[in-house]
Order: sequence, then structure tokens, then C-alpha cells
Amino acid sequence: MSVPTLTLNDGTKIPQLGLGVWQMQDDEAPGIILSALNAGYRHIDTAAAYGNEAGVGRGIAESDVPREEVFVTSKLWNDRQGYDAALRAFDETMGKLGFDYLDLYLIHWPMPAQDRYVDSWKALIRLREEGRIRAIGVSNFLPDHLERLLDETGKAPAINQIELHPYFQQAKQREVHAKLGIATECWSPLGQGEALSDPILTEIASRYGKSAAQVILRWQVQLGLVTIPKSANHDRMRENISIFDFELTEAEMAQIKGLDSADGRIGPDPATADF
Ligand SMILES: NC(=O)C1=CN([C@@H]2O[C@H](COP(=O)(O)OP(=O)(O)OC[C@H]3O[C@@H](n4cnc5c(N)ncnc54)[C@H](OP(=O)(O)O)[C@@H]3O)[C@@H](O)[C@H]2O)C=CC1
Ligand SMILES: O=C1CO[C@H](CO)[C@@H](O)[C@@H]1O
Repeated sequence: MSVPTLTLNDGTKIPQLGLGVWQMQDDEAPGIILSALNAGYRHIDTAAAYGNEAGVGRGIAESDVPREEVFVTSKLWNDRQGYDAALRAFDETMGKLGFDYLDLYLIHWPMPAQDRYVDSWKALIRLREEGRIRAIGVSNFLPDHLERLLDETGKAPAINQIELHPYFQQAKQREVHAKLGIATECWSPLGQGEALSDPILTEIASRYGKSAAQVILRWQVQLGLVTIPKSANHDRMRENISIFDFELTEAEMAQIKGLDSADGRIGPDPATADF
């Protein structure tokens, strides 16, 4: 069963489930990408900061899958923010990936103390107008950062990639996204493994002969989110994409909603993150 796509506010289609590749070494990335493409993945999430763009590009180039059938995201790292710096960083990313266009480029963190994200956003708008990027977006942007992009450029991001898992569900942030026409993408969708032994999730999973990981990813897809679980293991990669043959009931969706926690964040807080 193939992965459904979501249509972004600029008309671009993104597969709702992709492979996250943070913490994969550049030299192991080609093999992992080949394995993911064989398992049916057509969406890969990398970043300049992950140090594996070259390996990701090589894996795609060495596969039998045409470049245009794979949706690839990369991200602008914090020390390259600003208009000219972002243009140069994008060229470097493209050189490493070996692509002539990118599907999605994100500003990785707002870094409000630097106050350069509006200029970075203007560079991304230009790159999209030039046809070098299909869709542009952001990551870890809070509502006031999104409002400022809109106020100063009139252009809303297609997507905001944020921490989102059963213990940190971001309902308010999702509401803001819906109002502004911005899709929500979940990073650390499995809570970096923390949520996988949750008794409610394992109980729901047992009803379908599925795993807790599959229930979490199915929950995210049914919420209309994009999700990018990371696995470097072929069996778990296959497991994570095998979620399109069952459906959670409304009662199960409500049970999972009940797992949300005010202090469930595992990554940095975008308001104060400074790195
Ligand atoms: N924009 C941002 O700021 C951020 C973006 N990201 C993106 O999100 C992606 C995913 O987030 P990440 O932090 O990696 O965490 P995830 O929530 O995807 O969890 C990954 C961990 O879970 C394990 N795992 C994966 N599938 C299963 C399974 N079916 N059963 C048991 N264990 C499993 C993996 O191990 P194994 O590999 O051994 O299977 C790994 O240890 C990243 O790779 C990156 O692309 C992440 C953090 C921040
Ligand atoms: O995507 C991410 C994972 O790696 C980075 C750290 O090296 C994080 O800061 C970032 O948000």
C-alpha cells in the first residue's frame, strides 16, 4: 500500500510519512537510503546539520528510483541565517546532495536572539521563485515567529516541522497552523523511542496485531500530520511504513489524546534555544 500525500498551501504534494536521517553517518547513509527506497519510502528528511546530505544524495542516485519520485527535505542551519548567507548555504546543500532542485527547504530554528529569520525567509522565497526549491517552510517556529513572517513578507511557510509525539501533542500550535494554512510535520514522532512501552499504546497495538510505534505513526497520519520516524534498521523501517492497512477508532484517538503532557517536551524550547 503506498503512502498517501498531503497537498501543501503552494500545491506541492508531500508523502505523509518519510524517513528521518538524523544521527546517520554520511558513509552509512547510502545503504540506509537504498534499504528505505526498497521498503517503499519516497520521502527523506535530512539537514545540513546532520552531516549526511552527500550520503543521502548518493543513495538516491545509486538507486533505481528516479530522483523526481523521491521527496527530499533539507534545512538551513543556525549559523547560516541571513539573506546572502542562506543563499550560499543552499548552494552548498545542493552541491552535497548533487541535485538540481530540492523538494522542501526549511529554516531549522528561528533563533530569535539572532533576529535574522525574516531575511533568511526572503532568501528562501527567492530560491522558490527561481524554481530551485518546490516548497519552502520552517521548523521549530512559534506562533509569533510565523505571524512575523506573514506580516513582513506576506508569504506563509508551507510547513512547520515541530517536536510532536504522544507525550507532547502541540494542540495549540496545530490550531495556529490550521488557521494560517500551514501543514504540521512531526519531529521525534516516536518520542525517540520513549513512548514505545506505554501501556495504553501497547494495548491498542495488540488489538490490531501492530506495534506501539505503528499506532503512534497511524495516529499522526489520521490527525492529518506529516511524520518522519528515524530508523537505521531495515525491519523497523518496514514496520514504520506498514501503517496503511488499519484504522484507529475515534475512541482510540481520544485515548491517545489523553497521553499529552505539559512537560513532555524532549528537545530544546524554540523560544530560548541558542546553539
Ligand atoms: N527539525 C528538528 O529540529 C528536528 C528534526 N528531527 C527529524 O525527525 C527525525 C525523527 O526524529 P528522531 O529524533 O530521530 O526520533 P524518533 O522519534 O524517530 O525515534 C527514533 C528512535 O526510535 C527507534 N525506532 C524507530 N522505529 C522503531 C520501532 N518501530 N520500534 C522500536 N524502535 C524504533 C530508532 O532506533 P533504530 O534506528 O535502531 O531503529 C531510534 O532510536 C530525525 O531523524 C530528523 O530527521 C529530529 C529532531 C529535531
Ligand atoms: O534536527 C535536529 C537534530 O539535530 C540537532 C542537533 O545536532 C538539533 O538541534 C536539531 O533540531
